Amino acid sequence: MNLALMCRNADLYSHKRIVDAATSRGHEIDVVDHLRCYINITSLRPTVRYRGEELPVFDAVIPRIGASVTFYGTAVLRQLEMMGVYPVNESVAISRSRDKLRSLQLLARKGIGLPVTVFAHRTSQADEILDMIGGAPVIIKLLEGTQGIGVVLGETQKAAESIIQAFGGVNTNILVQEFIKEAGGEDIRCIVVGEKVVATMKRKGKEGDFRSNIHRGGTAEKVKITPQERSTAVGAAKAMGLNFCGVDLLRSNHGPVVMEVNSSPGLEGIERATGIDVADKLIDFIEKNARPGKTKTRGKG
Ligand SMILES: Nc1ncnc2c1ncn2[C@@H]1O[C@H](COP(=O)(O)OP(=O)(O)OP(=O)(O)O)[C@@H](O)[C@H]1O
Ligand SMILES: [Mg+2]
Ligand SMILES: [Mg+2]
Repeated sequence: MNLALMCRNADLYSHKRIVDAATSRGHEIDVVDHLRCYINITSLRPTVRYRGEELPVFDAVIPRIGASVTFYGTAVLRQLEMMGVYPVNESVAISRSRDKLRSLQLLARKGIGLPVTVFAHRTSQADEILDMIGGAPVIIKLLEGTQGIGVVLGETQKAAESIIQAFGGVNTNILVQEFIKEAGGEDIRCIVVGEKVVATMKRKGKEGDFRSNIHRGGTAEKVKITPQERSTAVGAAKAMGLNFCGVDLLRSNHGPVVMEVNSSPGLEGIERATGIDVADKLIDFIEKNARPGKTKTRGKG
């Protein structure tokens, strides 16, 4: 097949692995930097120009769009979809997964286990927000946080109220969430390909940190998950419309709860922790599923 890997940096571990996996299965794969693409809006003849040439109609595209360039990256991907290219993850699904509020609403609608969560624009009534959660301790998150920055634990009612008010003072959108204490600073990353969980790891925070992020000094090891955790991860991927993603779960007293779904999961941590060739499983999925124009929306919305 003739494949495209849409990414900004071809030297990242994940991207090198995807290129290697495709090549060793006998495919051609071009790396396309979406920020260097020009989108040609012409009636009935969508094209993308890249490095002075028109991009061909690839058999499939693997989008790896960073959170900071979602807007332009998904526009380029949408254009490829309009040309009939099969996307592993389609543009609308990536956009929806980037919006935490929209994601949680979609997951809730499908009955996926979630931490009790309240979104607030106005934060003057901090006590009311805390009442809705069931009181402190709570987790307070900035809507646009990443890598564990912007995730704060409000241990007591007083502390939680001041944190909520402080964020209100600088006019940022926040969500307030039930603190899953019993998770013990650990979360489970499930890599979903198609309708299967292909690899799972447990991430543990640095001693004394409730956040399990590797970027915050956490560690990872492989882990076995329960059938309920497996169906939660697959259900979350399906609700988001993502064929390839990382679903992060917490083990709560009321069963597995989904924290977030990542449409460009990193491969380094998971492949090192589990020894599983995730990139190969991704290419295998593409071989079995890529068809011209096979998307839910064909770039229509
Ligand atoms: N409700 C919660 N209860 C217990 N621990 C939580 C809760 N929410 C988050 N955490 C811990 O904090 C960590 C960071 O939170 P989260 O994943 O929501 O934000 P982020 O890591 O900044 O976002 P991203 O993963 O997109 O970079 C999680 O991995 C988890 O270990
Ligand atoms: Mg996040
Ligand atoms: Mg996270």
